[in-house]
Amino acid sequence: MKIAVTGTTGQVVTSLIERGTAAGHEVIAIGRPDLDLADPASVVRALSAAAPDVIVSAAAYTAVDKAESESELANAVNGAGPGAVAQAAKALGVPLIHISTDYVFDGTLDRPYVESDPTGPTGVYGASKLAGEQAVLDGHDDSAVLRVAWVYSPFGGNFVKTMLRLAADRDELGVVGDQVGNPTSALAIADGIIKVATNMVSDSSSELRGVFHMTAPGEASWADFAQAIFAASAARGGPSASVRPIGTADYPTPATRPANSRLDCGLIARVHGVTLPDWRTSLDVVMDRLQPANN
Ligand SMILES: NC(=O)C1=CN([C@@H]2O[C@H](COP(=O)(O)OP(=O)(O)OC[C@H]3O[C@@H](n4cnc5c(N)ncnc54)[C@H](O)[C@@H]3O)[C@@H](O)[C@H]2O)C=CC1
Repeated sequence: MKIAVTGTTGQVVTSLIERGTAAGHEVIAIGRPDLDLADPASVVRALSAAAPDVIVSAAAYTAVDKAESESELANAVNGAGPGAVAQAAKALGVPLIHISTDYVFDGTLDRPYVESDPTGPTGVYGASKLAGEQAVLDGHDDSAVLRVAWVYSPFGGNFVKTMLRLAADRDELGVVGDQVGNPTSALAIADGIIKVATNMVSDSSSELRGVFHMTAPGEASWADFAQAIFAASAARGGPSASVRPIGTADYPTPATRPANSRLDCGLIARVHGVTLPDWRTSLDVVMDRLQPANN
């Protein structure tokens, strides 16, 4: 398969290049300046020139807090941008896989969210991503929106790397304990994307299209996640700190985050045969990459 992916440096993009290439696919990563999601014409032009079998829309404005003061840019990149990607996929007549987020929900439900639950983003980033989902679904029937969450990887900036950096010179860290979600490795996300892409390229049935939740099984609070990171790090001779769970109210941020970010992934398991590895298993894989010298 020839896979075109938006972005060149993100966690999911880099993981898709690695996992896709290893699986024998050609992965063409296209980002700024050739493809700028804030410039729809550049999106259509760059994707058309790549002539792929499938398009993966993984690039996004991901600065959740900064989005509160840059709503125009966030909406252009995350809302209108994916609409241009859908336009390109439609013109090429190829399937589109668009990556979205748990932050489309308000987090007040007391169980994991299913795809049909009402959305209700609590911040600019979530609202912009929801607009992007809609633009994709309205723009191109041959699309799958995959909602992922709490993404970490050996690449780019993420929670795992932040915790390891802070533990290098702190013995104790206060970490939010009252938000729960599904920590998910971008490498596992890449494998899931490749399976969904393979299914969509070979089978045009409508049940393979639409919105799907795709996160790792098992749930954690940020404090639980931090504890697991430090246990894994200590086992590899790396830095660790003791974790003091704190409340969201004790860690104010510009953007409000959902208290319950858990996503039910039953649909993608049934329809696409995709079940990601448990989050603790994937965390070990990433920790082996981040701390290879200590293995
Ligand atoms: N990081 C996370 O915890 C979560 C991420 N997601 C979604 O997963 C997807 C992938 O996220 P990550 O890989 O973690 O993001 P990332 O922040 O690591 O990478 C984002 C990529 O988008 C590119 N980009 C930003 N603005 C652009 C523009 N105007 N034109 C072209 N490219 C642009 C960046 O250069 C970078 O390559 C995104 O759609 C994001 O919204 C969903 C839930 C959680």
